[in-house]
Amino acid sequence: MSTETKCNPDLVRERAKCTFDVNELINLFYGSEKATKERRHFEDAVLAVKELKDAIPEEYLSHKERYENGVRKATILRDVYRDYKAKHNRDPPPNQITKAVIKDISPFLLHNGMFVPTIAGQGTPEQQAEWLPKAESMQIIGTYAQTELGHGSFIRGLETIATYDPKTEEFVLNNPTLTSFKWWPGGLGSTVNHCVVVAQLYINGKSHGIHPFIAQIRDLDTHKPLPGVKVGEIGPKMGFQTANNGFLGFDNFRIPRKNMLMKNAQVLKDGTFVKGINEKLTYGTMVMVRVGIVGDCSFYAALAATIAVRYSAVRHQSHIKASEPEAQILDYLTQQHKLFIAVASSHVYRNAYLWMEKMYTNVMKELSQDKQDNLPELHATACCLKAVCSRDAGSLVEECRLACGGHGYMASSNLPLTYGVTIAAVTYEGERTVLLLQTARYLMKAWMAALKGKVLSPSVSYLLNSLKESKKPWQNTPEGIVKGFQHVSFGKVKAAYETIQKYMKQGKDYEDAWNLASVQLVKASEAHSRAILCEVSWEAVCSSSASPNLSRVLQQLAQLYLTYWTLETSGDLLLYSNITKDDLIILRDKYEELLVAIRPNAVGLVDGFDLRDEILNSTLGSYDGRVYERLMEEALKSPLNQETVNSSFHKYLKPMMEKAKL
Ligand SMILES: CC/C=C\C/C=C\C/C=C\C/C=C\C/C=C\C/C=C/C(=O)SCCNC(=O)CCNC(=O)[C@H](O)C(C)(C)COP(=O)(O)OP(=O)(O)OC[C@H]1O[C@@H](n2cnc3c(N)ncnc32)[C@H](O)[C@@H]1OP(=O)(O)O
Ligand SMILES: Cc1cc2nc3c(=O)[nH]c(=O)nc-3n(C[C@H](O)[C@H](O)[C@H](O)COP(=O)(O)OP(=O)(O)OC[C@H]3O[C@@H](n4cnc5c(N)ncnc54)[C@H](O)[C@@H]3O)c2cc1C
Repeated sequence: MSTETKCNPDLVRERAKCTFDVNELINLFYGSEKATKERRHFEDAVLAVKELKDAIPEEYLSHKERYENGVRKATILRDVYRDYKAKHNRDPPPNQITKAVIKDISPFLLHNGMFVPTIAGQGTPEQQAEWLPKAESMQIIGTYAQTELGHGSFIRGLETIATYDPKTEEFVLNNPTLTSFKWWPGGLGSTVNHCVVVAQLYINGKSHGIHPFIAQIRDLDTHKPLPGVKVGEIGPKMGFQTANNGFLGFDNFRIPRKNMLMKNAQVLKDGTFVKGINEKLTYGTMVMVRVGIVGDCSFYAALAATIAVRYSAVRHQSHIKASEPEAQILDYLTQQHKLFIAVASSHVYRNAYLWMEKMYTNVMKELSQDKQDNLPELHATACCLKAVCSRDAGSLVEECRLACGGHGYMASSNLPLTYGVTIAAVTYEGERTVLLLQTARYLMKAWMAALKGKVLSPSVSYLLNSLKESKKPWQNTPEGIVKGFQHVSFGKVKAAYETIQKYMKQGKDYEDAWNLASVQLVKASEAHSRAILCEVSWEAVCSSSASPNLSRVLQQLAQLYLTYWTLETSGDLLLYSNITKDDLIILRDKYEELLVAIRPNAVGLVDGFDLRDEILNSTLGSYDGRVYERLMEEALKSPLNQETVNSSFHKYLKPMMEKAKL
């Protein structure tokens, strides 16, 4: 980090006000002092590589140049990872330094994030032994090719076909229609030579559902598409410009039998199909990534909050009191209302991610012992938390951007790109509504079990408690609010269930009744997610090992989250809990008190995310607060400022002006 001496004086004053030890917060957020040291050490190593620095901002490059620069940097970054591993005999610590290097999304994201994990998770030990060493060492580069032009959400409807030919012991891959073309996979456009292709398996004319296959699609030497492969890039998007998303179609393309990932289902040489213990295990990589996305949401909320809070401490505009100098915009309560929820939410998502990661690890361990009982809970929880955290994080990033006024609209603030990247997570890895409806299926089953007095899984056991406690008075405490959100979820689950029953009594079948109740079902899932986020995050701060000074501030943040959402969803609470109008007025006042209490620590709290200037990549958010200098320095990098008079003056403007004189 930069030294205090060069800092903007407002930021120096802000840091002096901080009531807790920022380093303690950093160590707590990232796990330990050792984890912080190792992460920073690795980040230093990456940033020391001169070739990773960009000569001009990415925005001035063409689509093609941006991609090529992305690949160039991704390969150098990969070397740094390899060298670290060789030297330390372990992978680098979790870090976000890719953001400092690639800025947008790495063309290798899908290789590391889904191709390798799918081989590890869906391959037999022999298949892992064949492909993992090559993939991990980047001798082959791959992606996860599932979505098609015609189908993304409903994957049982995928149209890519893998027909088994027992004579040659091969699968024949085909994309018979335009809508069957793979569309979206990252890296597919021009980067990868392999992919996991998810396709409908046919044996002797019989369909056996979707399965993952490994296909080599480009020649390893020439990188030309192999015969029978049509592949390309899908073009510019809202973000993800360097992710190199692509399309792919096969025409009678043959792969050996051993290329079907067979940890779950298998196809024997003679074409016998052997079912796996649970066909949904084929969807395993998606579950893992959904868990990871909750962690990503914490990062993006932290990044946007750091930029907007630091900028708001530096920016002065208007007066609170006419007799006083222009105020720091951070002193306006409305600004605090916009920003502090992003700071608080980042902590909430982080705690939810750690909680989900534990659940994921436990279920994976159980699955390795053929125990599947907790898989439905994992799937349902990963679906709804991914859906709710990504949508909220997108909104928070946008709010932070708007809170920076005009300068937030500048690409150099890094807030527009951050929004484009964050909001993509609402769609990828399962569209929000579709995932919330998956959770709703689980909630309906849980509700039916609750009605029968059965024991429920931990994440939904509150449904039983709420059934018993519905008469208890509201309590204006964090624990009381958590219970309140559980009551809302309980009320919405019950109402959605009763709506389905109502339609069925009117003669509708279950599917139509489900569709007619689906707005309520989605809202029930959202309420369930909010109840989990509130409970998990409050428990995490209460059980944290933080010092009293830090603990006080972390509790304020967690309470801010609880109170913010109580006020945002007061209608639901009035409908489904015993909260009163007077309680809401008390909580409104409490919320405003929390904003005021957090205000002196705002800069310390975002410093506690420990995001380097290179990761923030923002004229508005750097540690030293040289906002105006940086805005001007970045503007001067515009190619239009490299010449005093642009040729368009002579070509178009002057002739127009002269014509106008005639
Ligand atoms: C610990 C982790 C740590 C770190 C993680 C590391 C990295 C992550 C971080 C970074 C991310 C890397 C890359 C991301 C960036 C961009 C890449 C984007 C990639 C993609 O988008 S890939 C494509 C993703 N596509 C989807 O998500 C498709 C969504 N659709 C579906 O998943 C299914 O179609 C759907 C909606 C679940 C329905 O499936 P289906 O029709 O087959 O089922 P039903 O609705 O009939 O339900 C039947 C039954 O099955 C249960 N079930 C469904 N899915 C699962 C599952 N995954 N696991 C377990 N069970 C499942 C369902 O609940 C039903 O049960 P029931 O009958 O009710 O008992
Ligand atoms: C940036 C980005 C990167 C991606 N990377 C990859 C990748 O690497 N590999 C890959 O395979 N895919 C990738 N995808 C694809 C992504 O997984 C899909 O776009 C996503 O799963 C949504 O599917 P869809 O596009 O078919 O949306 P649709 O399902 O067509 O959604 C459109 C609308 O229909 C609604 N809808 C659909 N079904 C239902 C239903 N059953 N009930 C109620 N409403 C419904 C949705 O709620 C939504 O409002 C990526 C997408 C993006 C945006």
